[in-house]
Amino acid sequence: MSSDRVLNAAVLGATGTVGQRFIVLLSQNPMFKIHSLGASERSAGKPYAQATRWKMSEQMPEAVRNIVVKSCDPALYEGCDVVFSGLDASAAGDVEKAFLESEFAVFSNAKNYRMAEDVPLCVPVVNTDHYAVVSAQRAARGLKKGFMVTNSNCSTSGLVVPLKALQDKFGPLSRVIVTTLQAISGAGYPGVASLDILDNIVPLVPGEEPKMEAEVLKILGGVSSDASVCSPLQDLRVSATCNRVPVVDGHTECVSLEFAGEPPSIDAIKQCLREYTCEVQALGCFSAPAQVISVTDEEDRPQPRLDRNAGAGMSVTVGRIRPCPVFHVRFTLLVHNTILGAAGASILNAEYAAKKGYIV
Ligand SMILES: NC(=O)C1=CN([C@@H]2O[C@H](COP(=O)(O)OP(=O)(O)OC[C@H]3O[C@@H](n4cnc5c(N)ncnc54)[C@H](OP(=O)(O)O)[C@@H]3O)[C@@H](O)[C@H]2O)C=CC1
Ligand SMILES: N[C@@H](CC(=O)OP(=O)(O)O)C(=O)O
Repeated sequence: MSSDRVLNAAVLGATGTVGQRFIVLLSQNPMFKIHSLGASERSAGKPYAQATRWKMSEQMPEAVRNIVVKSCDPALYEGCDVVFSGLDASAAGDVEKAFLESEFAVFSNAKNYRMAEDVPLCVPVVNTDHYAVVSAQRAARGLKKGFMVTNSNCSTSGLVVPLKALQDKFGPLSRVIVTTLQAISGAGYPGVASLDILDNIVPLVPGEEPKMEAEVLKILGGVSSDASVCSPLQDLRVSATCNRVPVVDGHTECVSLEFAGEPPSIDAIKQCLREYTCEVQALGCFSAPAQVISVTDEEDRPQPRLDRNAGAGMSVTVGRIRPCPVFHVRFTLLVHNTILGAAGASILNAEYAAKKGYIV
């Protein structure tokens, strides 16, 4: 049964980069009321405004300034319907498990449980069908109403959107090579030292490449016939090279891909991307973008400064779509790393879960 009541939301990691984005987005969202904020012992006990180095260009919402930040003990979160986690991965493993075992609906941005086979790794404009494993997750873990859904890595979230559209329309893909140009906000706060990133490019985002290569296969795969686990694709090969660039927000990705079968024309690819729609749009979810993929024909786009806020940060912009002399097609995409790549996707995952009756 769908829930249209306003849901009390907790944000864990509320003081961080993703946590701040959650607060901006939740404060504009009629489905949620910010109920509780959690962070480390460094912040616990302080009013939010005092605990946080606010880095968003939007003003800190008045309603959160005086909320006293709590430590991340589930016993302190009574009355919360959903728990959004923007926790550092070093804390997320234990904390998210504790909230799940305390029967909360947990929407995580951290990497810790993304590859667990009974946990949906859900980019909500791509694979809401993976929610089918939630019943099995509850059964396997002895839960009545708690469950966990994770977001992908921020670079993965942009890549899988056009890949999903193309796979659905033209059949399986066989090989993908992606090179990322990732914004510094992806590294959290204070992130990369200014002396490392100004006037520079760092050809390493630690741990990123294997995560992207594995997550794409899980997201573009399906679920087992008994809906007990997610079943990653077996036949797609993905090679990722990840770089940090001096951009504040917005990850750019240069993609070359090969179809398993006969490749479609460039015009057919453009049309397919433009026409792509998904379930969260059909359900009328508040945060669903009107246009999932914004295809640009301008020859020098997408650019982070100009295009990262397409669809309020929930659309992926794809441009420079052209033949690839090695594979079949190549293009450049842009994703807002803290909106569709993090907090925005988590919130849309929760909107979907509420509409589909998972939040009880
Ligand atoms: N930034 C991005 O674009 C993306 C980030 N992610 C993931 O989201 C998560 C948050 O990232 P980001 O916001 O960038 O990171 P930040 O470093 O900016 O924020 C980390 C948050 O975790 C809290 N925290 C740290 N240690 C503990 C602890 N021991 N117990 C409780 N809370 C703790 C911090 O609280 P305090 O202030 O009190 O120290 C802070 O609120 C990470 O797992 C990251 O990998 C995923 C996709 C994209
Ligand atoms: N590593 C990403 C952001 C991130 O934290 O990803 P993950 O949650 O997969 O570690 C970036 O720096 O842009």
